[in-house]
Amino acid sequence: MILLKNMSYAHRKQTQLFDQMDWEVQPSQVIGLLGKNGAGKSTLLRLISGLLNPKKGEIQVNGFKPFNRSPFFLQDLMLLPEENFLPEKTRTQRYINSLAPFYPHFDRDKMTELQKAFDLPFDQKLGSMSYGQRKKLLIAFALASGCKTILLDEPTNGLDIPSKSLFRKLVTAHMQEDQTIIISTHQVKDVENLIDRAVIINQGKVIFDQNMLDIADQWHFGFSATPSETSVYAEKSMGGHYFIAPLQPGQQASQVSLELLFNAVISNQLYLPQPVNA
Ligand SMILES: Nc1ncnc2c1ncn2[C@@H]1O[C@H](COP(=O)(O)OP(=O)(O)OP(=O)(O)O)[C@@H](O)[C@H]1O
Repeated sequence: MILLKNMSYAHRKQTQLFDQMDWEVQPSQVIGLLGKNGAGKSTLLRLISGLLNPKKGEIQVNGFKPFNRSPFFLQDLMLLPEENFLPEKTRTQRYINSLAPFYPHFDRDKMTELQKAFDLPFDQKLGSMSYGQRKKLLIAFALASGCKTILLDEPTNGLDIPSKSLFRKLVTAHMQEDQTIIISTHQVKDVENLIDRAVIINQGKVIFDQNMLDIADQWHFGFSATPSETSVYAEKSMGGHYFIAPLQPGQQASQVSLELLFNAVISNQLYLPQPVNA
């Protein structure tokens, strides 16, 4: 479990980024972490990884204080940053062999399976692999690591269209029961059918944190020529309006549009009126 209590953080000489933030992440979920540019998604992942120390309040990850960087904590946490600097001359297998011993639950067979699934070269210098190939290698390593907490910062950036859908399939297929995966992303379509929970951070706080099934049980995401009378949020588009309205009793649940949800929450329009069957 990840727990943030009254957590405040500011980068040096910057204004407060997180202000007395509270957040609780239950295990065994895939979380989509959303927020505007500069909202602090990458910083939050670095705080949870123990690369940064909160100025006030506390962070606990599976009972550990991340900034203490205990080996027992580190062997169970994997952070895949948005940009990675890999040793250019090192070959794939050598790189895997040198990192794997730091992760006692690392599964070599799973790694090979994932390398094959992502169509990755097995014996190539990292420097001669494309950006997307390097990213897929690191995603494969994260999924094979067996770590309880996996933090992926913009994992689908730089992946081609087939690799994005493969990413979704492989996360679903290889995620273990005891794992928590947090995916920070702007590519909401890439994670719409993957995440269990949508979390939105804005102005230093978690302003939305809900299970995708609960969202689909409460709200209807639709498209119509004119905005629906009951809609709480609508966006004009070619030929009509995308809208969010309370799901009516007996109405079939719709596919959640994360983009619409995000825009509605950020513009403070999703809370009122409360849906009838909330
Ligand atoms: N090392 C740093 N030193 C000073 N300020 C920083 C540092 N890293 C990030 N910031 C600032 O902190 C804020 C949050 O940055 P962060 O990268 O965490 O946001 P983000 O939500 O991941 O953004 P994006 O969606 O654009 O990737 C920004 O205003 C950024 O300029």
